[in-house]
Amino acid sequence: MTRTAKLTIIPPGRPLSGRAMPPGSKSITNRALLLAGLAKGTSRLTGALKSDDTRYMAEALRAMGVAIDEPDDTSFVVTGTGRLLPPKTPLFLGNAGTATRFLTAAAALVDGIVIVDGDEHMRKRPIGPLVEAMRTLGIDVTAETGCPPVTVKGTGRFQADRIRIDGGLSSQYVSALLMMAAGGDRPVDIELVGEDIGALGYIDLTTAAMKAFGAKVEKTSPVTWRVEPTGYRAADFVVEPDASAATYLWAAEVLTGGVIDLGVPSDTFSQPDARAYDIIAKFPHLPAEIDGSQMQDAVPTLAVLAAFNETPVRFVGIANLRVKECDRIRALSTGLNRIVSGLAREEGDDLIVQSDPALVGKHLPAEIDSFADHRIAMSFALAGLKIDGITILDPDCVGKTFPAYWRTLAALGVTYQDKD
Ligand SMILES: O=C(O)C1=C[C@@H](OP(=O)(O)O)[C@@H](O)[C@H](O)C1
Ligand SMILES: C=C(OP(=O)(O)O)C(=O)O
Repeated sequence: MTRTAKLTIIPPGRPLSGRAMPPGSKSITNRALLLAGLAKGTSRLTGALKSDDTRYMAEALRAMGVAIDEPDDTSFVVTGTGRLLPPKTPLFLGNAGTATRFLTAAAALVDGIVIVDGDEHMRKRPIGPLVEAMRTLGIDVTAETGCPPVTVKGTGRFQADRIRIDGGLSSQYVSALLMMAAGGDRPVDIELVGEDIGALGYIDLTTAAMKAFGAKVEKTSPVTWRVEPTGYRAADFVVEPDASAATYLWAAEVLTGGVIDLGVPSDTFSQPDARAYDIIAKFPHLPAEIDGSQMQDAVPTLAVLAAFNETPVRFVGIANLRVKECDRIRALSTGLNRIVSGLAREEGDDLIVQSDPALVGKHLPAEIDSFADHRIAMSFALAGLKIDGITILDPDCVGKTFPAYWRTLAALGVTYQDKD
């Protein structure tokens, strides 16, 4: 399929109202797929996300002997044997951080060699701390550049019972080790070290999913978890809607003064990004400082919204946005300054959005580079709801987590001009 080169958003000029459902959660779908794949028996996942990131996870599991049927657009029926097999070729995981980190650790449970690889963006995303932590358990794992590709020579056995991991760059390392540990041969303690970990809420998502698939994991201190070697049990599992995807719809609602029914109350999400709801609800009086550390994927949404706020907003606690799908701090400052020079600036790893409510209704032609990053494309589309002339480059990159994004906005009344 050919990719659309550009999409120009026509400001709707009226409130966006109606029903618009976010898709299933990427984070939860990829956890559930892996855990179901590690379990013996058949698991049914419903409400799941079908997108690039979950397709990479499902394909990788299939390559390791897991049977996965897809009876409809939101379900996976996963049948595992309780053991992943060595794949015949390297696992290619695109730019899916969850799939890459989770499968790197899970590869230690395979009896044989697994090579975990991704696209040119993933090959720049650090995985060294995870590799080092796995080595302390005696696992034979190498990543020459500190980024994928990673080679794991697994046995399913560990030679130690304690891992110390710095989750400062990515909480996914910790989640990956937790999920791996239940498939090992002894109880393992996993302890966080170093600076503050981003988005502790993702660890809670991990332990909740592990428990749903029969694992025994207990928090033994504020920074330590003990995981018993129970393996996983097949389960029927309902995936909740994606909170990060919901942030675009919440922001579209406040920006245009509409009423969008997401079909799910904001306080029922278990994902960290749902915290953004209360902040978005304050628009156009967003706080002067927003700490993005516990809702990182919502920062692009909040930063574009901040451009229309009544007063400037400083985003702090967002250093690891520099190692996401792209350097998101740079992508946000670049895109905002493309709209109006001086609209944003970087100070170290903080992002300051200058804010200008007078942007509304202006004609400011700007081509926004998505940097192949779904969240940059989706958040700058919000600017296009209020400013005439916003063009998103590589709009198809939304397929990573929200393939129906443009259609979802269209169903609310947004129109586009394709400019191939
Ligand atoms: O565990 C998860 O599902 C995720 C954790 C976060 O990444 P990091 O832990 O790399 O910050 C988040 O940005 C990502 O989209 C999903
Ligand atoms: C950071 C993200 O994804 P991942 O790390 O899973 O690639 C994201 O979806 O915003």
